[in-house]
Amino acid sequence: MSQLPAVLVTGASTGIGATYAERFARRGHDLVLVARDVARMEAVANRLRQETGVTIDILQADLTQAADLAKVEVRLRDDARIGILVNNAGTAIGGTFVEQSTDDMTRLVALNTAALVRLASAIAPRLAKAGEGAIVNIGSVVGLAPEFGMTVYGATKAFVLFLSQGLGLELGPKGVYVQAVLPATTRTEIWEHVGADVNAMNNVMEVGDLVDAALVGFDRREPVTIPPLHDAGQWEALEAARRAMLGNLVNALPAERYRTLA
Ligand SMILES: NC(=O)C1=CN([C@@H]2O[C@H](COP(=O)(O)OP(=O)(O)OC[C@H]3O[C@@H](n4cnc5c(N)ncnc54)[C@H](OP(=O)(O)O)[C@@H]3O)[C@@H](O)[C@H]2O)C=CC1
Ligand SMILES: N[C@@H](C=O)C(=O)O
Repeated sequence: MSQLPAVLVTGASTGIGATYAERFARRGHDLVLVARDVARMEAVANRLRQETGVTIDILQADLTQAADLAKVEVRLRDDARIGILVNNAGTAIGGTFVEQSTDDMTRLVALNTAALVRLASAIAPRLAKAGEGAIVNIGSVVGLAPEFGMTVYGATKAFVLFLSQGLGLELGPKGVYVQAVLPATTRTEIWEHVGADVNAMNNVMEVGDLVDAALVGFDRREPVTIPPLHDAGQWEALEAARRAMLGNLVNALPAERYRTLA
């Protein structure tokens, strides 16, 4: 068993989650892999056990199902070896708002937002009590860009950013690091799920490059890591503008422009 904290990665059967699992295993962390497809997780785990010698457990769960989520929550609450949660599992759906079915949207919101909240809520009290640990939430640049045309998906990712920043403010002083990672287009199977051909797209990041960059941000304890954004000053300017507004957001009287003419 490793002396390093174990890492629970959701969505670890493929894509960004499987790559996080691999990178943390290579750093010597034991792992708990969570997803629906056990055979794929077994394949990831067998390879990593052989190559790195770390201990890897597999937890099958559909994170849109309350009973399955509860299993993962119990593990996060009770297993004191787990010190890092990577809230990565997520999906996207194709089509415009009026084309998407209400049920598909509901499942999307459940997986991309509610599951993250429940899992963070399961582990945060234990980490805060221990005064250490980390929660990594995978958002998306789409959460900053309604113009990209994925309205509900983007809204879930805006939620992930807000959740991460809020948790960072609450848990940071207690010794718990919270990171939001905002990838842009990355070569994974998610694009098949939205009916798009990633090979026909421009500016696609390879998944290994994405996770390696995210881990540079993790090691630096960055609250928000945006691997594809080359000019960090643009993010800093956006944050500075938002913070500058904070002191002006709460007032007893409506702004002059909303006062009715007598
Ligand atoms: N690839 C990209 O371009 C970008 C991705 N992202 C985000 O990165 C994260 C990972 O995506 P990516 O690796 O690309 O996607 P993939 O589709 O390649 O992988 C998604 C992972 O989530 C798991 N998963 C899906 N649905 C469920 C479910 N209901 N319950 C449990 N696990 C589930 C899948 O496993 P299984 O099917 O076995 O359950 C799989 O392991 C997502 O949050 C996504 O929004 C953000 C920006 C860009
Ligand atoms: N995963 C992508 C959308 O499907 C993205 O966030 O860019």
